[in-house]
Amino acid sequence: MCNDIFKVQRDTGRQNRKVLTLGIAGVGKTVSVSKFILDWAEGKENQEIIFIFPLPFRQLNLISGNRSLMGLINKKFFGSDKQLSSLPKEEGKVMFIFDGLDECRFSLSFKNSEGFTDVTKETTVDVIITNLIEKNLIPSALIWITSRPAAAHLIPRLHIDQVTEIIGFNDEQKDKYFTRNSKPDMSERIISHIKRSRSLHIMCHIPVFCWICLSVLQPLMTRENQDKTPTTLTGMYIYFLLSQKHQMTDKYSKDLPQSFEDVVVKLGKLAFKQLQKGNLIFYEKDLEECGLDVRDGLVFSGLCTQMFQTEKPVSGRKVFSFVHLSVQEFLAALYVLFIYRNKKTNPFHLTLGDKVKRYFKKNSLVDLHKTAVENALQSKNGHLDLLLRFLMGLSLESNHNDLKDLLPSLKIKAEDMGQTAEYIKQTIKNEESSEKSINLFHCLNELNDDSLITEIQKYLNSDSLSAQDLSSVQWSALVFVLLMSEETQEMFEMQKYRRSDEAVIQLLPVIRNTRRAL
Ligand SMILES: Nc1ncnc2c1ncn2[C@@H]1O[C@H](COP(=O)(O)OP(=O)(O)OP(=O)(O)O)[C@@H](O)[C@H]1O
Repeated sequence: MCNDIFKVQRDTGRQNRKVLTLGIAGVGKTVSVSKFILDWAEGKENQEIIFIFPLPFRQLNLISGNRSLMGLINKKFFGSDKQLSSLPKEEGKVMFIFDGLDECRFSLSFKNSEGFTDVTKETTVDVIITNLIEKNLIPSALIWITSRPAAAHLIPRLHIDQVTEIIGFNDEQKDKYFTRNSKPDMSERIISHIKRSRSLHIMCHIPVFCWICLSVLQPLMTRENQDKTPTTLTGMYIYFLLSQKHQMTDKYSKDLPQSFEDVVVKLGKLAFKQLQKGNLIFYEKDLEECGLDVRDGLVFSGLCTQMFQTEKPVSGRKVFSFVHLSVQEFLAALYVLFIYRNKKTNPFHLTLGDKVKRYFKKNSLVDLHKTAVENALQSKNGHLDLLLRFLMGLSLESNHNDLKDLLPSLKIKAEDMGQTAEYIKQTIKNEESSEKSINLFHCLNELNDDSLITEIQKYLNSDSLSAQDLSSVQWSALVFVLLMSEETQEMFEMQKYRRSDEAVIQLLPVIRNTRRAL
């Protein structure tokens, strides 16, 4: 429970002062922060705290020029008639919550931090934040930072008392989500549909993905013919976009300022360009560069939401982001395919280094896939992994009809995916990182190529796994199979598979992903 992370621990008598909470995109970090504040404000929890100041990085990014800590607090939280002149000095009475470290667009320099201690003296925002975290400014304050894992390294561990992680919904909570948010007979149908597709069911531990499933499946389940109900990740996102298209056409039936396809391609360009730079939030100028007019209602109807509500603005600058990172990744993949098909260009070539470019001079689909794989493997934090999976799914012939509904002018051509699948298998053989290999297995899954998986499953079914010497590809396949297994998610008994030090190392991703490891 997030409500307990700053309480005195009964067994040790210790109390955390600075906590870093990690969690992947959409898993519920911001919701947890809001719930913590709500419970406190309603007098239910953590009543020893007198002030909680939520300062999301998304808003801190917008502050330019110098401020004092008191000036910042007064401007953001108090009216001009009621200014705070000082803060309580006793331990644990003041709390700062910095949500979304991964969105921080200024540098946090802990090494050069100069020991800034004056709460009324003006300085830059990064100096205020680093000195709060280092406890030079208000040493008695509680500090809670949330972040996606990729940005966790921005704060040295010596400044953190405890690291916690939000792991999302368990199976019961997934069911509860659908039961709460739809009518009883509908929720049962949705739940049983999702359970039939393992990868969808696993993805549903991310609350925001449950929301996408609900918005796609609810209307589809009311139709008589449910043959076309999506069962793959890519299928779910195609239908998510199609449902946006239908809503838009209903809303702007007569005077559609531009076609849905136009908007999707422009949003795709924005998604792709910014994803490559690792940006998840954008400003007006970023949108304009891709030909998007910020006053155009089309842009905001679901896909790209205006995130920064200016109730009490720190600055009036508008900030935009996709409703979820996975939507950005899907649109980016759609853009890559569209540009390749219609403009005969490989969008990755624009950013690839010359060395890699030389290898991929031809302009065939398999070359597009190869460059996408190369790019994804080169990324340290895996920011192109999902794009790659979507690109594989979108290239499949079985998705062509739905894609035509989405982008009518997209040039479609049936092509053999065998070469791509072979290339991916070869790449898995040489890949050292287990995360990257697992993603490549997901790509094979999207391509409906399960040869490596079938091979490892044969060993598992015949109980001869412990007698085999596994190659690196087979280890990766085993990890993938175990990660996709529902049973393993709840409890993982390693000795069932292997008892060795090597197994502990190889199977670490599975151990990390289970609720109980024996
Ligand atoms: N416990 C929950 N119950 C129901 N829905 C939830 C829950 N947690 C999250 N959600 C849904 O998921 C969405 C994303 O959650 P949230 O913004 O908290 O994620 P996040 O971890 O902060 O993601 P990001 O890293 O992308 O900012 C919410 O808007 C909400 O719709």
